[in-house]
Amino acid sequence: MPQAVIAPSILAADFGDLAADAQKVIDLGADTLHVDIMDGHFVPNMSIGAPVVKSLRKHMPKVFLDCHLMVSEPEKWVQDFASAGANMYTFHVEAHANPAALIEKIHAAGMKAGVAVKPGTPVEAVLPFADKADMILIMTVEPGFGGQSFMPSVMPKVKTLREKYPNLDIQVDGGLGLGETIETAATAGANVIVAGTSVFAAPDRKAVISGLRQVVNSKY
Ligand SMILES: O=C(CO)[C@H](O)[C@H](O)COP(=O)(O)O
Ligand SMILES: [Fe+2]
Repeated sequence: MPQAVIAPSILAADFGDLAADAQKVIDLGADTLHVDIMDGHFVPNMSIGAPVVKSLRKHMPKVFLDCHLMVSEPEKWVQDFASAGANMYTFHVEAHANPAALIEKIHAAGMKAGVAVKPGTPVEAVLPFADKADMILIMTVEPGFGGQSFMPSVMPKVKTLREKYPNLDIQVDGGLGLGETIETAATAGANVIVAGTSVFAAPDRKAVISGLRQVVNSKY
């Protein structure tokens, strides 16, 4: 299993002071930033778009920006996000008829490509793309909102992927923090850990980031 990647979700950051709050978690040991994009259509909520990524990029030239597109027309925004400075563009398999072609388009635009699945979508929907994409995201909550409860019921999807692809980056997103949730996700084989509320709301963010990393890295 690849090494841990700890990706705080800026959905839980202070949007009024975003670059500074995001920089803090990087300084405290986070590897990347997870940027949640919601269009109010694929999910029943709206968040931010490419202009915010562009501004963040200006403030943090070197930080890896992992963008999670919860949008109905993911092919529409590839160039905007590439131009804005996104490093990874993760789209939902439920939102596109030809994921392989979209992965190629994302790569051609100079970004890494991720493919996400909602909790109700079987893992078979992403298996054909696991060797083309740079990462598979198994959602551990219904996409659309931060601060929800982790769903252990999706762990068999993580296990199946890890058994078939020992070196794949497998991301989990939603409701993760220290304790039972990270233990369960890491045991199943997840190595890229998104954590919004548990990091940004913690009195000791550094301890949460290093604790998550330690649990993942103890599994291999
Ligand atoms: O994609 C998401 C929601 O759709 C977020 O990344 C996720 O919810 C992270 O937030 P938290 O750790 O607070 O659950
Ligand atoms: Fe996300």
